[in-house]
Formats: sequence, structure tokens, C-alpha cells
Amino acid sequence: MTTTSMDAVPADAVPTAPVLELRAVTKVYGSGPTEVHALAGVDLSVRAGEMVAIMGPSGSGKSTLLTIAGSLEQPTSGDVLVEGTSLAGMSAADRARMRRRHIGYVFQDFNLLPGLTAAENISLPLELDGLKARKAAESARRALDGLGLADRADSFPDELSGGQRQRVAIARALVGQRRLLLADEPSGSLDSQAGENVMRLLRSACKEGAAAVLATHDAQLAAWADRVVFVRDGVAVDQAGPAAGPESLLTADVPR
Ligand SMILES: Nc1ncnc2c1ncn2[C@@H]1O[C@H](COP(=O)(O)OP(=O)(O)OP(=O)(O)O)[C@@H](O)[C@H]1O
Repeated sequence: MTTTSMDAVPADAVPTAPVLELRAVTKVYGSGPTEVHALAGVDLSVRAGEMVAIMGPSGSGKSTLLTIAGSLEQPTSGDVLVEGTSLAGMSAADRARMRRRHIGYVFQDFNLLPGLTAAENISLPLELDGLKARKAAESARRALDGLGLADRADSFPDELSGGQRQRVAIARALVGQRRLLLADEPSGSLDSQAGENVMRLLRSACKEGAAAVLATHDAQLAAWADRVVFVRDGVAVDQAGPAAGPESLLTADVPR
């Protein structure tokens, strides 16, 4: 097998579309004096199996980038492609279907439905996607078991601690065949051991072929990623590869 000297990728490897691609994405909130340029032309490409960490100061645009990558919001200009398909021309119904099937979200406010139990919160999207109720319930219980929450399957969100709610949200993001995992401060209210477990789960999903993007302030978590993208004032300003290693990430000149 021949390889290029540049990057050691086999020259005869079949190129596949990135799982996620952002092309010159901008996002402007408001207008006139209240206008905020949350993203000012971001390019990002994430391949299957890859985990990318987005770092940057508060208000730099990390959450905006994730919500646009996950098609929860539309960019002002530019395009987002998921598995090579542009979201720009998609109908709202097709976007919703694509989200249910392909994208797992672990966001700061968890977004659990208060009237459903932990297990039902996880099984509902699977059922909406056509899985039989019994199979969906089995998958939900397995996912909860994997996160040490088997005994809380029948609890409602307001009966769970913040950390437990977060683990339910993570279980929901990981069930099914999700190809793109988006996590905003995924270990926000977890202790460091539980935070590590979450990262381990995300990594093993990547090993199975998912692509993951996580926004975090925590250099210890970012050290789990293959690549770190720094965002400042809506612009991706720097990248550090895995060769930099956790040590250099902790001392990296993160823009403030
Ligand atoms: N819905 C909105 N309407 C108006 N402005 C918004 C909205 N969402 C975000 N912004 C603004 O866009 C900018 C980027 O916000 P964003 O939440 O993406 O930053 P962030 O890097 O995720 O911050 P943090 O680390 O504090 O979560 C900020 O100036 C924010 O105030």
C-alpha cells in the first residue's frame, strides 16, 4: 500500500464525505444597534471516527456553532452539510427526520421532556423513527444501564439530580445509529469521574464510526479530542492536533 509523505493517508483510500461540514457559516442575531455577529465565516470539517473539541471564551460562538451544525438554527449565510447532504435546500420535515436519525445532542439544558420517565425520554425518538415500542424500550434500558442509571429508568426528570438528568440526555444522544454527536459542555454538572465516563462513551461511539463535536471550557476534556478548534468572536482562529497532547493544551495560549 502506498502512502503520501505528507499525512500518511493511504493514497488508494476511498475518500468519503465528512459527516459534518460547515462552509463559510455566518450567524447574525438581531439587527441595527443590537446586531450580534455570533459566527463570522466558520469552516469546519469532521470525519467519521473523529472527535473535535471547540474551545473559546464565553460568548465566542461555541453554542451557536453547535446549534447550527445540528440544524436547530439556520445560518445567516453559508452552508451546513451532514454526510454530504446540504441542509440549505431541505424542507423542515426532512430536516427533522435527519435530526432524529443521524444527530445526537447533549446540550446544557438537557431538554428532557418533564412528563416522560427517563426511559421514555430515550425511547421516544426511536419510536418516532419507526422502531417498535418494545425494542425502543429495550434500547433505552440498555443505554441507561450503560450509564449506571438502570434503577432510575422509571423516574421523571424532576426526581433526578442534575448529573443524573445529564446522563439521561447522554444516553438519549447515543442510542440508535447516530452518526453525528454534538455535545455542549457535556460534563457540566458531573464530577470528574463521571465526566471522564461521558468522554469515554463519546470516544467509543466515534470508534464505531460516529463523528463528535464538543464545546467545552475544560482543557482536560478537550484533551480527549483528536483536534481542538479555538473560536474567538465568531471566528475559528487556531487548531491544535493530537500531537500537541494534553500537556500543551493545558498551557495553550487560548484566546480570551
Ligand atoms: N438567540 C440569541 N439572540 C441574540 N444573541 C444571541 C443569541 N444566542 C447567542 N447570542 C449571542 O451570540 C454570541 C455567541 O453566543 P454563544 O452562546 O454561541 O457563545 P458561547 O461561546 O457558547 O458562550 P458560553 O461559553 O458562555 O456558553 C454572544 O454574544 C451571545 O450573546
